[in-house]
Amino acid sequence: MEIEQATGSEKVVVRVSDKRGMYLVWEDISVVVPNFRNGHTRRLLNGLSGYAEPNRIMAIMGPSGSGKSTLLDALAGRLSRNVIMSGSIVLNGKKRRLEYGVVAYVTQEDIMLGTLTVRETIRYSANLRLGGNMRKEEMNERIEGSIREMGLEECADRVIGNWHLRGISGGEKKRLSIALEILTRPNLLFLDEPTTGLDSASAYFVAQTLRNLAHDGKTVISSIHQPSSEVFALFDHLFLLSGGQTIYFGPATKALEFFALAGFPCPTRRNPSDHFLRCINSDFDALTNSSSIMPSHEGISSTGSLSTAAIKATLIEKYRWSEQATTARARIKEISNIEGDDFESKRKCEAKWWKQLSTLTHRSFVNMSRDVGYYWIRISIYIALSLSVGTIFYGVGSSYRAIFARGACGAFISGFMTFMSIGGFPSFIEEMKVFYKERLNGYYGVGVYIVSNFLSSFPFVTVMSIATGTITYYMVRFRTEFSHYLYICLDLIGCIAVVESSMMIIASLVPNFLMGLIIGAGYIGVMMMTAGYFRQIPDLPKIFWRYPISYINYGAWGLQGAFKNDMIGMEFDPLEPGGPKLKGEMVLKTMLGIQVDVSKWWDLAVVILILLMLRLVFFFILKFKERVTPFLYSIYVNLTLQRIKKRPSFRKGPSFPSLHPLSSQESLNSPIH
Ligand SMILES: Nc1ncnc2c1ncn2[C@@H]1O[C@H](COP(=O)(O)OP(=O)(O)OP(=O)(O)O)[C@@H](O)[C@H]1O
Repeated sequence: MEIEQATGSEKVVVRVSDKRGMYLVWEDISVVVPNFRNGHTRRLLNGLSGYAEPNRIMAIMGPSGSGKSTLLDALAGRLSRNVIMSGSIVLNGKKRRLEYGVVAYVTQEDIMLGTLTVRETIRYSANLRLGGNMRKEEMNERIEGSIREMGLEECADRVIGNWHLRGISGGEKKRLSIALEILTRPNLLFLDEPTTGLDSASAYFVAQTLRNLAHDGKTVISSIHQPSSEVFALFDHLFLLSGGQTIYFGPATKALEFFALAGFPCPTRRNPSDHFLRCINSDFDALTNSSSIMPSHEGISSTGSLSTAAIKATLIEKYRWSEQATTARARIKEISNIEGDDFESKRKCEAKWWKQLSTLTHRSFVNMSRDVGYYWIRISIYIALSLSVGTIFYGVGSSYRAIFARGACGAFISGFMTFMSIGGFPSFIEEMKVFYKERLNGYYGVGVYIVSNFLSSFPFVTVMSIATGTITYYMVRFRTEFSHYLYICLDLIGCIAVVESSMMIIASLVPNFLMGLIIGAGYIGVMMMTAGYFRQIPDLPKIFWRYPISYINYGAWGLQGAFKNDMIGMEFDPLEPGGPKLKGEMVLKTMLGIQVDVSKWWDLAVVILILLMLRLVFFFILKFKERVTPFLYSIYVNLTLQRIKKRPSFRKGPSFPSLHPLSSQESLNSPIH
């Protein structure tokens, strides 16, 4: 280790060139929800400072709503877009902004594809994220090592499970989430309540594993709600929050001492985390009844009750001037000057684009083939409906009445069957969540995803279309030539693929399942209404519905092509017996409002064009979200900060006076997210 001391200046630079690890310092972090309408700006975090270092595991604790997740998100660069953060974050000696998805972060929600097994999930993730030059044996060792490390051997070949599939337990899911994050051996790991919902044994196992990771040179920061004494004892550092303010920050072992000095000694045999939360929540009865403690502070009323605000204020104030705060300040100053590894280099361990493409396509294909909702239920319904259509319109013939029957049958097949694609929506939402979580970085990331998504779904769309096309064609007996049968199948493939693409776009914009489903159903409904089934296209109101909706509507082109395929070259019986036969072309023009001067193959080509356009739109949406949104957001942050920092109500003191060269006023002026 090389230590540089620049005499004559305040700066002490400690180079840790022979040491891997992440030294994270945050100073005077405030997070607010701006509200310009009634002028009240809500403060979620208030001037928090602290540090995290390698070989240590830190717990962020506090009552529900105290800001644990917000602090974790602020440090990991994952704050939602409606909040503004100010303050300074220094990582390995460099003031920097962590971007969404850059650091290893285990979310509260376990986002995975439920149809895959534990081992498959880890393997696909390793193929996507580990360097292309890693040898196969090395990668296998890394995968099996992660399984062992997280104690997942027993469930390695069991499926994860989803809404229709009973899979691994909650604790195993959580351990799998952690295993996925530690695959790349990150030196900095964030976890949002990893033990929530687990039984005490599972919680202990998870916490113990995190401790082992930390003591292997990693920096681990985890929010945790109310750990048991055993779990609490595994943490090295504690950051205790209440209402977005620091109640305590320092060694976990010294927290009880601090509370005792502040007038709230913990009774023997009480779980320390319970005690802290009871104090903060002013669970006064519980506090006094079980411990016979009557804290001696201002804020105790004549009846002996102690207000929540008084206890919090006391603790905050006591901490501000405590020995732990002094030590923390000194350590923050020290760590701010430690220059360690360049964090950026940790991101460059990704597979090549072709490896990503083949892995994603394969994974998506396997997922869809096992997904009851996406494929099996849908194909069953397609077959059942095709058989129904086939029997209802069996041998439709060429009588005068058959003209209307053919129209209704064609409309049902291309309209309703494509509508059924909505059944794949849960699967699309799941896919998008995994995509956003994985964040395939690199120039090709989004493109690779779009192409793989298309390639993997194409075989299923084709099978479903061929099944529908074959049953209906042979039962209804529209025509006898093979080219007509081929057209029906291709038309269905095109229309179903378009609907799936539209659904993917909706899933990327509206990640909420129910909302997305309603919007998806509405979209298909409008497309059906303007496709010519219910009202002929020439009769549609010109503004909006005819131009442009009917022109960008896949359904209109799909149905038009299907009608041409069915009727051109046909002859139908006249209305009155003995009259001349009715030519199919004439029926199309006069009864269905369809022009016949353009070939049906052009109609199919337009459907394919719409499909390609939608895939392009999907690409731009994902790219926009990846690139432009953060940029626009940083402009918004700057402007908002300029406005709110003028308000006296916004500036409040940090949890302890900043000793970092960057003063709190400077840090407020320098948004980092
Ligand atoms: N993006 C946001 N916009 C508005 N308010 C928010 C936002 N994020 C968090 N909050 C609010 O900030 C407060 C702290 O939320 P946070 O999720 O950080 O609490 P927590 O301590 O993690 O709670 P829990 O233990 O229940 O998960 C809550 O009142 C929450 O409603």
